[in-house]
This record gives sequence, structure tokens and C-alpha cells, in this order.
Amino acid sequence: MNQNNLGNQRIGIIGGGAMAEALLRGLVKVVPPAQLTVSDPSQERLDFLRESLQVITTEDNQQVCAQSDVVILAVKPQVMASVVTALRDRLTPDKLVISIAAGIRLEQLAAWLADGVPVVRVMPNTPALIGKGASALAGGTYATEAHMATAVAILEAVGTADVVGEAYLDAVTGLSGSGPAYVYLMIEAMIDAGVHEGLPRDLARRLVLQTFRGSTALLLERGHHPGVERDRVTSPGGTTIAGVKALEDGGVRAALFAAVQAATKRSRELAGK
Ligand SMILES: NC(=O)C1=CN([C@@H]2O[C@H](COP(=O)(O)OP(=O)(O)OC[C@H]3O[C@@H](n4cnc5c(N)ncnc54)[C@H](OP(=O)(O)O)[C@@H]3O)[C@@H](O)[C@H]2O)C=CC1
Ligand SMILES: O=C(O)[C@@H]1CCC=N1
Repeated sequence: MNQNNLGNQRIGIIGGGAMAEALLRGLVKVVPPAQLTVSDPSQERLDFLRESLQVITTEDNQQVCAQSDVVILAVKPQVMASVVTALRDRLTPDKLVISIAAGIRLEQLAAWLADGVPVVRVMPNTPALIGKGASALAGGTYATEAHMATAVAILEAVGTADVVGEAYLDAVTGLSGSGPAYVYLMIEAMIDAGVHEGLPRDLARRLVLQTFRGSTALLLERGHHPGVERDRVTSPGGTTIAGVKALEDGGVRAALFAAVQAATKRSRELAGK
């Protein structure tokens, strides 16, 4: 088990869905599972989490609060108000509350909680499931540097963590929170395009996945602007520029702008739910 600055903190998660599983898979590598508790209405889901990760499970959200120093709220935004207000007496100022819900503002969380409770709002993403997530987080009024360090340590167990101003978090949601879906859609379309040109599907899949992996790794390693690497692929009068022109004609840049803008707008709307 890695050393980390989570110490002996007990961490609880309310809502045992996709993101909770992702966080738990990283956390079990840095925190003893006996310090991790998760709640969910589905016994089947809890059985799965307990059997695969050896964490403590319960159907009772109050129990998660009672036996945790840090409580991560991982339910859907639409049920957040009822879940948090029901736990108001249990979420005392000695605990750290972390919300990963899209759209739900620090101000809103503070209004549902008792005065003085430290709150951190986070936007993670699903590659956290394999320790390659990208998270951004912002602290509320009562979140101290120590609370932020704890939140960062939790998120770094599943990938990268950037502390930002809360004003960025809706755009972060539209960009990296929802981003894996855009990437998967592009991967799926490219595989189909390869099949359309006569390639066997398994070969097309291998080539596309390695192309995404290699291209990303090259950018990360060299630190170049993407245009620099794109120019290297693009021979004058060659194949790539023909493909790039088709992408520009198809409005791919505009579509990506629109996707991030629409998801950011939706994150802002969820605040009112
Ligand atoms: N999925 C993603 O890519 C990302 C999601 N998020 C945020 O993470 C949060 C969770 O999303 P995600 O994991 O995808 O959603 P899921 O639906 O997979 O997980 C939510 C879980 O909470 C359970 N739940 C519902 N009501 C309660 C309750 N009253 N008490 C305890 N648990 C309850 C649900 O059970 P049941 O299904 O039976 O209702 C479900 O298992 C959301 O707020 C979302 O905005 C943030 C970043 C990325
Ligand atoms: O689609 C959603 O609302 C969540 C938040 C970011 C990714 N998934």
C-alpha cells in the first residue's frame, strides 16, 4: 500500500454507482478497505462492491456518515437535495464533504448543510476507473488547505487533480467530465469508417485505439501544440490533407465546440434542479 497524506482517514461514499466504483478502485490501493464505506439502495450492487473490493457496504446513508471522516456524495444531481438534507444532522463540521455531482454549486451544498461544514466540489471523469482520471476541484468557504490536500490525495488515487476556481467547474464538466463520451464516439466512428473501407473490425479497432493512445502520448511527451504534430502527418497534396479537408467540410471543429458548450450549459442548468 502506497504512503499518502490520507493518514487514517475513514472515507465514505453515498451512492455506489459508476463513479463511486471508480473512486473505490483507486482508493483501495492507498487506504485499507476497512476504512472505506459505501452505501446504495441496491443490495446486489453493494454485494458486488464488497466482494470485489472488500470495502464496507450498507444501505444506510446515515451509517456512512457515522463511520467516515470524509463523505463523498456520488448520487445523481437530481436526488442530491433530498439525500443531503436527510443527512444534515450527521454531516457535522468535523467532517469533510466532497460532492462529485455535475452542476451542484458549493453555495447550494452549503445551504443544505449545517453552518461550518467544509465542502469541496469536484468534477472527475470515468477513466478514474483505471487510475487515469482527470479531475478538477474547488473548495467552499470552510474548506481549509488541509481539506483541499485531503481531497487532492483522494482524487490523485485515481488520476490527476487540478484545484481551480468554482467558476470553471461547469466548463470542466462539459470538457473533461463528459469528454470521454466524445472520445468514445470518435473512436467508434473511426472503427466503423475503417470497416467501411474493407478492414476487418478487430484490426480496425486495434489500429484506432493505438492511434489515439500513440497520438496522446506523443503530445504529452513532447509538449507541442497539437498543430505541430498534425503538420508532421500532413504531406503536401497527400492523403492526410484530403482527410483533414473532409473533416473541416463536415464541421468537426464546430461540432466539438458545440458539444462542450451544450454540456457546459446543461451543467449550469442542473444547478437549478
Ligand atoms: N458518470 C460520469 O462520467 C460522471 C458522473 N459524475 C457525477 O457523479 C455522480 C454519480 O454519477 P454516476 O456514478 O454516473 O451515477 P450512477 O447512477 O451510476 O450512481 C449513482 C448511484 O447512487 C444510487 N442512489 C440513488 N439514490 C440514492 C440514495 N438516496 N442514497 C444512496 N444512493 C443512492 C443509485 O442507485 P439506483 O441506480 O438504484 O438509483 C446509483 O447506484 C453524479 O452526480 C454525476 O453528475 C461526475 C463526473 C463524471
Ligand atoms: O452526463 C453527466 O451528467 C455526467 C457528468 C459528467 C459526465 N457524466
